[in-house]
Amino acid sequence: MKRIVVLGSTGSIGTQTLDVVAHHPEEFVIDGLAAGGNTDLLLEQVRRFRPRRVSVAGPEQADKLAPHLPAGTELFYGNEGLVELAAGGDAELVVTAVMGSVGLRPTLAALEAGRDIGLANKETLVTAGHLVTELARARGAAILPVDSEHSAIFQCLNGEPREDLAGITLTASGGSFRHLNREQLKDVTVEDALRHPNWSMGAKITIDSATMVNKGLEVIEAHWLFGLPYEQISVLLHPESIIHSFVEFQDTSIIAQLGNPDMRVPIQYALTYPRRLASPGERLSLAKVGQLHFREMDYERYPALRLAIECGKAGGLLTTAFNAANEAAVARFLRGEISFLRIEEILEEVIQRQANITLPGLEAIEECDRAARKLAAEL
Ligand SMILES: NC(=O)C1=CN([C@@H]2O[C@H](COP(=O)(O)OP(=O)(O)OC[C@H]3O[C@@H](n4cnc5c(N)ncnc54)[C@H](OP(=O)(O)O)[C@@H]3O)[C@@H](O)[C@H]2O)C=CC1
Ligand SMILES: CC(=O)[C@@H](O)[C@H](O)COP(=O)(O)O
Ligand SMILES: [Mn+2]
Repeated sequence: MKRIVVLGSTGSIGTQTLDVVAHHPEEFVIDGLAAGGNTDLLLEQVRRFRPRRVSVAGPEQADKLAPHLPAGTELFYGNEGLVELAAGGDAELVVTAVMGSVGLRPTLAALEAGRDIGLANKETLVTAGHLVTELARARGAAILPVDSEHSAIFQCLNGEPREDLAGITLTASGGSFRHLNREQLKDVTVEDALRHPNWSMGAKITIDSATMVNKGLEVIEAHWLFGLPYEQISVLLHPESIIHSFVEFQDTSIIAQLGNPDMRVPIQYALTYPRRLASPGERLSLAKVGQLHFREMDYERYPALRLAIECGKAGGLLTTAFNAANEAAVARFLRGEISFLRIEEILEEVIQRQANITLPGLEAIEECDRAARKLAAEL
C-alpha cells in the first residue's frame, strides 16, 4: 500500500485526492493530513482516514482540534507543521495541494527526504522552479503533475524521444468572463468571477483562470516540469476543456489527452503512476460532446498572460515577484477592496519595479516574495 501525505486536504484538490484514496482502499494509506483553518472538515477526514500525523494553520486551530483527535495522533501547526508532515514519517508520496507559495518549503523538505511529489501547487514551481527541479534530480525523486494540462502533457510524452518533439500546447477555457470584452470587465463582481464555466475549484485559481494568470503560471510550470524552452510552449483557447492539452511531434503528428473536466483523473494518475486504475467519474462520450472548438489566444484581451510569459523568459526573480503580487492582488479582489481589472495593473506595476538577479537562492526568493506581496497589498 502506498503511504500518502496530503497538504491542503480540506481544499478542492485535497478533498478530491481523498475521494480517489477512498475509491481504492486497497492501494493507499493516509499517513498525514494538513489543512489551514477548516478544522471541522479536517476532523471528519481524520476520523475516516486515520492519519498518524496532522497539521493546521496555527496554534488556535491546533487547540481547537487537539481534544478530538484519536489517541496517538501527532499534531503540528504553522509552516513548520507543513514541513514536518512533508519530510517526517515514512510516506512515499506527498500531494502538494495548498494554495500559494507557502507550498515551497514543504515541497523542498519532501524532496530533500527523497519523497515523490504529486504536484498541484503550481505556485511552487513558478516561484522557485530551478531550486525544486534541481533538488528532485539530485535526490532521485519524481515530480508527478496533478494540474490537468501538465498531467495531459506528461501522458502524451510518455516514452517519446525528446528530440522528436516539436512543441506542446496548453489549452485554456477562457475563464468566467470569456464572453466579455475588456470594456465589459470594468464592473464585474467577485461572485461572477467565481463562476468558472467548466471546473469547480478553489477561489484563488478560479480568479486566476478569469485573468488568464492561471495559464501564465501553467506555461512557467510546464517550462520547469518538462525542461522545455518557452518557444516550444503554446496556449490555445478551447472553451469545452475536453482536450486537456496536446503534444506535437516533428513529423506533424499530434497526441492529445482527452477527458471530462474531472480532477480526480489526473490526481489518480499521479497517485498510481505508471498504472491506470478504474476512476469514479463518468466516461467521456464524444458523441454526446458533439463539437469541440478552438481559437487563437488573444493576448490583448488577456495581457496578464503575456506578462507572465515575459517574466518566465526573463527568469530570475521576476516569476517570484509575479506570483507573489498576484496572490496579494487576488486576495484583495476577493475581499472586495479592488476591481477585477486592477489585478492586472498591480501585476504590471510590481514587475516594472522589480530588480532582477539570475539563479536566486531560497533566501533571495523568500525576500522577493515578501516585498512583492507587500507592494501589491499597498498599491
Ligand atoms: N482546484 C483545482 O481544480 C486545481 C488546483 N490546482 C492548484 O492546486 C492548489 C490548491 O488549489 P485548490 O485546491 O483549488 O485550493 P483551495 O483553496 O480549495 O484549497 C487550499 C487548501 O490549502 C489549505 N491551506 C491554505 N493555506 C494554508 C496554510 N497556510 N497552511 C496549511 N494549509 C493551508 C486550505 O486549508 P483550509 O481550507 O482548511 O483553510 C485548503 O486545504 C493551488 O496551487 C492550485 O493552483 C491546480 C489544478 C487544478
Ligand atoms: C483543472 C485545472 O487544471 C485548472 O488549472 C484549469 O486548467 C483551469 O482552467 P483554465 O485556466 O483553462 O480556465
Ligand atoms: Mn490547470
